[in-house]
Amino acid sequence: MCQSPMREFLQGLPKCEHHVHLEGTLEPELIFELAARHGITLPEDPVYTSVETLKKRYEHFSNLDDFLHFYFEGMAVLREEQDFADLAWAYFQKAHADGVHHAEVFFDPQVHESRGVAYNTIVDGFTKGCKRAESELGLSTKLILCFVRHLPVASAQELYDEMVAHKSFENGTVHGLGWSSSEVGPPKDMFRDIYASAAKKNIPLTAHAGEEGDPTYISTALELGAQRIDHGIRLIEDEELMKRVAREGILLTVCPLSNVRLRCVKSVKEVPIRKFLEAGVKFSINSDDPAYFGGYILDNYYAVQEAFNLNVLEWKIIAENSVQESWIEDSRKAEILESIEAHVKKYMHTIAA
Ligand SMILES: Nc1ncnc2[nH]cnc12
Ligand SMILES: [Zn+2]
Repeated sequence: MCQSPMREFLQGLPKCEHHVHLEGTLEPELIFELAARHGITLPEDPVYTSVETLKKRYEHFSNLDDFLHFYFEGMAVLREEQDFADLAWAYFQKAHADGVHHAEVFFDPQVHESRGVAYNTIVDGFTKGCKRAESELGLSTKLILCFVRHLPVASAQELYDEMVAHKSFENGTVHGLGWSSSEVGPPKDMFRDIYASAAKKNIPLTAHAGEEGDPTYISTALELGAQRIDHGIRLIEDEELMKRVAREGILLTVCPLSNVRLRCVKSVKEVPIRKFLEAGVKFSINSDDPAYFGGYILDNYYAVQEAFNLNVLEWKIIAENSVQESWIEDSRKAEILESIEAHVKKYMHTIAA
């Protein structure tokens, strides 16, 4: 296919990804491969007949919980440290090809632990993938441990205590904390005590909010100490809160293709990209669960371009904000900002600004 100059620009634009679940990068091919390797019988459901039937099913999620059912079922094939390392490495290679320079990636230990996988197996495996990405691809990475809302708070507390006991924050293996899974239903503030404790230790905090849930999910997450909001698209329903988010420079990690596949919006045109730009709300564009939603980060960038026809300077703002709000050292930020500047300069004259 002939690349338009804008697509070429977007492909090479230095990116930061802040919202991708490593388990959400588990491609159907790898589900079948790992199941065979470990002698795991996949669920009885006929969608597990073949890679093709599974992929077909992924095209028709009815909502977040319908997707989560398959997401949690699929990740059950991850058992050994090398599975986690291979999964992360496969994602980082794709991200690198898409122009990602820095990636902050989520993982869901509670769900693996509930199947008997040890904390160290998960963290050491993912860390191995991260280290390989840093040394072989020059991609900087951070792991964000996610608590899941569909399991009891006691299980999250146990995991948090385990993380503290392992000194995972102090030794740099876990950089931040997030929460995810079912939104509407569980108490909005279920991780209040954990977040209060983590905030005292200066652990960076984020939270999935305002994906399916109304803006009070966002305000509650902020009240509990979240410094960033994952998704947050329903922020536009609360003018005052939106002003506050803009004023305080709180980053939204927006995932357009995910929002369409999970029917939070009818099409990418409904994702409030233009409204956020106009209101001065900072956001990054991300893939969420690319193996399930039909596209990695660059596909999300392309989809936004197709829907909003942004110009080079608007993309520069998006790219710069995503660097500025990354949880990395200033020196690394400066490096990526410099490459954005050079890239924009190169394309400025070929694509009308
Ligand atoms: N889009 C999403 N929302 C909430 N939890 C998730 N876990 C993985 N993907 C998710
Ligand atoms: Zn997510």
